[in-house]
Amino acid sequence: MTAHRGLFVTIDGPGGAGKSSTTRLLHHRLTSQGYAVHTTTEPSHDQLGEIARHGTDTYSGHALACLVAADRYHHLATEIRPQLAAGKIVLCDRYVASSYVLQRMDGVPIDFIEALNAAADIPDVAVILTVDPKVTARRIHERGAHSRFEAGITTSRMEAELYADTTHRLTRRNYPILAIDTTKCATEQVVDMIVQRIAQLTASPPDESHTA
Ligand SMILES: Nc1ncnc2c1ncn2[C@@H]1O[C@H](COP(=O)(O)OP(=O)(O)OP(=O)(O)O)[C@@H](O)[C@H]1O
Ligand SMILES: Cc1cn([C@H]2C[C@H](O)[C@@H](COP(=O)(O)O)O2)c(=O)[nH]c1=O
Repeated sequence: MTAHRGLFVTIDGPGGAGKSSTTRLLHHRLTSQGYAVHTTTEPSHDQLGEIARHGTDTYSGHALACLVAADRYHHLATEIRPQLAAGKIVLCDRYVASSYVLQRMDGVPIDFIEALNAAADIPDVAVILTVDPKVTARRIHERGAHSRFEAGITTSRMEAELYADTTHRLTRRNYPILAIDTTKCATEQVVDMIVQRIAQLTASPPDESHTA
């Protein structure tokens, strides 16, 4: 039961919103339903991506914006598009929305970020997890920060505001945004909502021979 067409699903949201937890459970759920799934992340696990992921204390501003964008285009060309062409559902933990938010937190003008990402493929579903910044700050405190972008309640508030703005900007660029508030919503319920959207998109079109 793996004859679904390829589908590109991205998962973004503030640090601690639950992107990785959601992506893991979504992969498990879709696989157990018979879908062929390829899960990936940005920055990618290729050389450029590893430099970006582990280099956020060395690279910042325009340099980091270019680094993550270069990794994104290479990732699309060498991993995401080939997996989609093979009919897989590609789940990507972080994508363009993360750049709209994190690179702006780093002082890069939005026009530069939009131009840099303008040729990136538009996903079939662009999930944006939203969450009360007090909750993300607490989750990050309990789990431990992954980077300088996760520095407490002030950065969590800034991130939440920028994600709200990013949702409008990407909607204007035809990104099919699925916004899900995870403040009081368990990962299982978040995954239910995404699976429902994927099921709608992978449902077979009506058989034209039955229509007049
Ligand atoms: N919906 C949820 N409800 C309650 N806790 C959650 C939820 N989603 C994630 N968590 C918890 O919050 C913490 C952060 O989750 P996770 O690492 O998935 O977030 P993330 O968005 O990927 O973070 P980062 O951007 O830092 O990588 C973890 O301890 C996780 O168990
Ligand atoms: C996609 C993307 C990533 N980054 C940076 C932000 C973080 O330092 C890492 C990702 O790590 P996490 O465990 O997923 O939080 O990469 C960035 O600056 N811009 C981007 O677009």
